[in-house]
Amino acid sequence: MTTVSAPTAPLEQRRVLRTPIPGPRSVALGARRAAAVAAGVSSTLPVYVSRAAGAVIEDVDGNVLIDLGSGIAVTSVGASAPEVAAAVAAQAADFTHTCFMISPYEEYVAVCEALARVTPGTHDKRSVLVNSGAEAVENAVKIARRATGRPAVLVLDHAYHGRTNLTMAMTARAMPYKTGFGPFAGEVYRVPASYPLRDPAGMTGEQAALRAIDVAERQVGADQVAALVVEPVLGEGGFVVPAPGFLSTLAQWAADRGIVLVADEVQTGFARTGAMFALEHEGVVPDLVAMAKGIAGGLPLGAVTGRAELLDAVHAGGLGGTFGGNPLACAAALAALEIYERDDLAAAARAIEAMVVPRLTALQTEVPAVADVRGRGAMLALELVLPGTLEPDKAAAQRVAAACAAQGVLVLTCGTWGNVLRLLPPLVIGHDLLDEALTVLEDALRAL
Ligand SMILES: Cc1ncc(COP(=O)(O)O)c(CNCCCC(=O)O)c1O
Repeated sequence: MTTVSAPTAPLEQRRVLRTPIPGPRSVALGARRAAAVAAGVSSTLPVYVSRAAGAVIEDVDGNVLIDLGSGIAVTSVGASAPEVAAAVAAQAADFTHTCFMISPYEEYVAVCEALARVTPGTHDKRSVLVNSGAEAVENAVKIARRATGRPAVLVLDHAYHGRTNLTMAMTARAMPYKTGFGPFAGEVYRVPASYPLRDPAGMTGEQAALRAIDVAERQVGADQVAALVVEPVLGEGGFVVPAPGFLSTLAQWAADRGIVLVADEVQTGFARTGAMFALEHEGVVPDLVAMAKGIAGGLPLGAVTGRAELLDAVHAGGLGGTFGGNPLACAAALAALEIYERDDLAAAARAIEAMVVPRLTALQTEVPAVADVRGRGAMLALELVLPGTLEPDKAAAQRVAAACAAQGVLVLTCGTWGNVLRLLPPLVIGHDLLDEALTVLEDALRAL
């Protein structure tokens, strides 16, 4: 007998708490997980999802949580955006996979055309599509090395670039990302970042850049460097906005030395920071842009877009992979890109910043543990320290995130020391819902 399930009511954009968090069904799933899923895969919330839409997540116990994480800056257009879901369903009905390297398809080409249009710069561009952010960063480095014939890669302190061998080498934080997984790829060199809260008082962005350049020139030699890879806002490293002039000074030095400037916009890209790409805030045009996360409304897609002469320096067959630019992900990306532009989600990100930053800055005067409120657009953060010091307080960040989760608000942490609370709401979040979530966060911070 076929059972026709009753149509489920649309998921309303409101917080609902029916059980303690996690509820009994999530707890039971946790027990199953322990017997089947590798212990190395961690989850922030011990809550199992049944549905998600817009800025809320419904768990298997019927609780509806406000999502200030967007699956780590992915569902910027909203979870299960209707246009994305419809595009994926239609594409799946046509074909789910052929491998672009075997039998190509228009959707891949259309995504590359769109990326050429929306990424910074008016120069002739080419793209390659892959499956993740780490794969995009790996390919950006491959392209830069092939185009320049040089081996060295410069990365910033506090950087995060992925979990593959090369991107682990590029990532700064040892635990949990690197410990025990070496040896790592060679020819990766780290230079100081601009971290205004922790840099010497009064250090300008230009001075911070000259500090980094000095290390690069002394320890590597500019003529050995293929690429300088920068996150315009440090992501996993703590949502650190560099001092004005830091990135533009580095970019000018790279251009003068024939070094490929790679913007890792995996977390900052696609309207997240209030511009389509975060380097736009710095007035800098990168040579290559590595992208993923928000590109396809939740479908796995990564991309490298940049100067045609760089990408086309790679010999035929030098770029690719079985699933790169999967048609479902491409259909999702075309739908998501239309939403970004149709609904001006960069402006939505700026409106979120305008609403959130004054509230959290005001709170800073009440809560001495909040050392810094920072970020751009809807990529915002609070750094927590032991009051009266700059000593990172990871435990405080964990307490606040746990208190928010218990109240049905999902807040993520990050930072080299794990002491940074980060806000990454979907850019489509309603301001009433965001206001409700902020109130929960403020109460948790006041209780520190
Ligand atoms: C700037 C920047 N570059 C690259 C990446 C890597 O992107 P992938 O799609 O996770 O490979 C990221 C992914 N950041 C979240 C990682 C979460 C975790 O794995 O614990 C990023 O932020």
